[in-house]
Amino acid sequence: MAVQGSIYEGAVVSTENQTKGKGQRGNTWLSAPGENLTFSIYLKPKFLKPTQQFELNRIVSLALFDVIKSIDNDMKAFIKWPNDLYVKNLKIAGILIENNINYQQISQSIIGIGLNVNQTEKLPSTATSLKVITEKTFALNEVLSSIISRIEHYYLMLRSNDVRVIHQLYEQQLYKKDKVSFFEDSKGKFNGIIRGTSTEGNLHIEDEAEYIRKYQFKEVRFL
Ligand SMILES: O=C(O)CCCC[C@@H]1SC[C@@H]2NC(=O)N[C@@H]21
Repeated sequence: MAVQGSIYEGAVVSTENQTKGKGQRGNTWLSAPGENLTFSIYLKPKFLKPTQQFELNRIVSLALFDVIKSIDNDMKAFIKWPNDLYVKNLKIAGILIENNINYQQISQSIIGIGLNVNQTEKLPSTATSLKVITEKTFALNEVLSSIISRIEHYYLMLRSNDVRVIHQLYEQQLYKKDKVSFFEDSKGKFNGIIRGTSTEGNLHIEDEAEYIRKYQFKEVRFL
């Protein structure tokens, strides 16, 4: 999606009541009115090539991870490749990034984020919220500004080409890394161990034959 007209880099659009939320893989994103964060950030990361698109997923995941951990350092939070934040085995946040590519540069990026904050009822069985975990209620605007300031922090690192550090931090927080898990790809179900991600953001899973399978977004899913 291309943004027309004048909009400044770093602009944030947030709503307390999102009625037609879009999720990954064509899903909808449902959020209880007034209880959660649903917002988008507009960036112009022209310093990134199309092959570097996943750097944006990395920095936004890290920013959300940091904010969740800053609320309670004992929380078992993880970054689930490619676009989710989990606490234990439940999803707490999702990221949807839409980029516009021009002349081999990412000219515009809209980073959509949904974070479950104060919702305690009618959450899907696979989801959780900050309030469910901590039994505390949060001021949405405070959580929002913490996230934005962490995204800014990592975005500036990315702009200074500090990608090695970003990759290391990302790999450290990867959900189920080095643990046997169950997956499904186009050929069927299999056991494997996540070993990490490539620079382009492909997921590397070691299968039972000790072969490293490499997947792009949507080519594999956790079972
Ligand atoms: O996990 C997912 O499926 C991604 C969810 C992304 C939801 C956010 S909420 C703000 C922005 N606007 C949308 O319609 N979707 C994203």
